[in-house]
Amino acid sequence: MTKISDVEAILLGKEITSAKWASLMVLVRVVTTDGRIGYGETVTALRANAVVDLVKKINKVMKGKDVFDLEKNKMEWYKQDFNMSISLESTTAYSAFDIASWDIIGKEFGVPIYKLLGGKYRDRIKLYANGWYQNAVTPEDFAEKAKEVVKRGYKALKFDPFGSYFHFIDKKGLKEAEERVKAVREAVGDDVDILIEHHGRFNVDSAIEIAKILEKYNPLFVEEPVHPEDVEGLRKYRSFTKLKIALGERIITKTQALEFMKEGLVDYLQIDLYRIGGVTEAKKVVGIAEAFDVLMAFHNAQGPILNAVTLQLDTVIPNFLIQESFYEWFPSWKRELIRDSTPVENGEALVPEKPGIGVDFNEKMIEELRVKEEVFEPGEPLWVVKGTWKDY
Ligand SMILES: O=C(O)C(=O)C[C@H](O)[C@H](O)CO
Ligand SMILES: [Mg+2]
Repeated sequence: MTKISDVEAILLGKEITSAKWASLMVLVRVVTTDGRIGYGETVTALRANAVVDLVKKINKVMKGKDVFDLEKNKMEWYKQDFNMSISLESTTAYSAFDIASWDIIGKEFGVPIYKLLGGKYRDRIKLYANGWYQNAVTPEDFAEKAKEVVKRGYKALKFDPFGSYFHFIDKKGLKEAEERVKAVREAVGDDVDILIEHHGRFNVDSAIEIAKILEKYNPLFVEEPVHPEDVEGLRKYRSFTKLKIALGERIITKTQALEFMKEGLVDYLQIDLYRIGGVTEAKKVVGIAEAFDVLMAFHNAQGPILNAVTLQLDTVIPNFLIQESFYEWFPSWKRELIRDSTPVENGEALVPEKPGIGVDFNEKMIEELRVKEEVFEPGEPLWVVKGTWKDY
């Protein structure tokens, strides 16, 4: 029996100037009494220390349990934690534990977990690039960086053109945003998809004003156009525009996902395995989405373990649209951690084939990168135009 002996959150970090937002990584290592090891990963900036604290509690609850008992273990955490269904920190900590459990289970059978989840539906996984527009300010900056992305072979790229506008956007902000979108559209041409990230920052009136300018640029989707909890606003937005709506990175339960789909408020669902409850819960949400003809576009903005396990699910599911990827814009140490075994080729990824989540983890790097606590401030969020956000 693969009995759990230890669940540990390990903060890895390296001070980086270029992509401070990615300077941290929270690894979760699960070890069984007979020495099997599995890796999960969880949030980086904004909540890392709180999540690390919850992983310590998961360790107490899961000691002695069987790593194969995925449903029973999740229900036990749901019972013990009492707040799992309303706590991002709790679901995030648990998601990493579930992913590490699947890593051990796959290794136990000597197969990558996609073979346990339904096999290959597709060989190549279409990606869209994110993280590429760091430090871009002017429309020319955005256009130049967008051209570099296309030169790498990507056929889709996402960006947030709204600077530091929050809740409201005025005529000046709309003009600046449109100039960036226009510059990118002209730089990449009509055969490359542009995806417009709003980061859930706007009230619905502002979101509708933005939709009016975006329609002519034919984005593949608009992401989180209104505040995540603003369902009334989303209904109003939905009735106003034909733009395809993508959301879900902040959804933490399948019930929340169902509510959006029941009302037809989402076209592309972006749940993240590190928030929804790991592989086990994500696969259930994929099934619900399939019943509503909703396509999946998993959020994937953290590190190499999450990237690898998300690719496992991408290769399996029938209702797949596209996969977010920061992989080529991670700090290089994050790629080295998995010996760069999920390379991007021409804007596509292949599912990693090693047993478990599919990658060969470079354990020697753990001690070199281990940090005591979240020491690096996330700094200015990646998604704002440089210098327009107060870095507290
Ligand atoms: O990748 C996305 O869609 C994001 O919205 C990235 C977020 O900014 C990031 O996950 C915040 O930590
Ligand atoms: Mg987003």
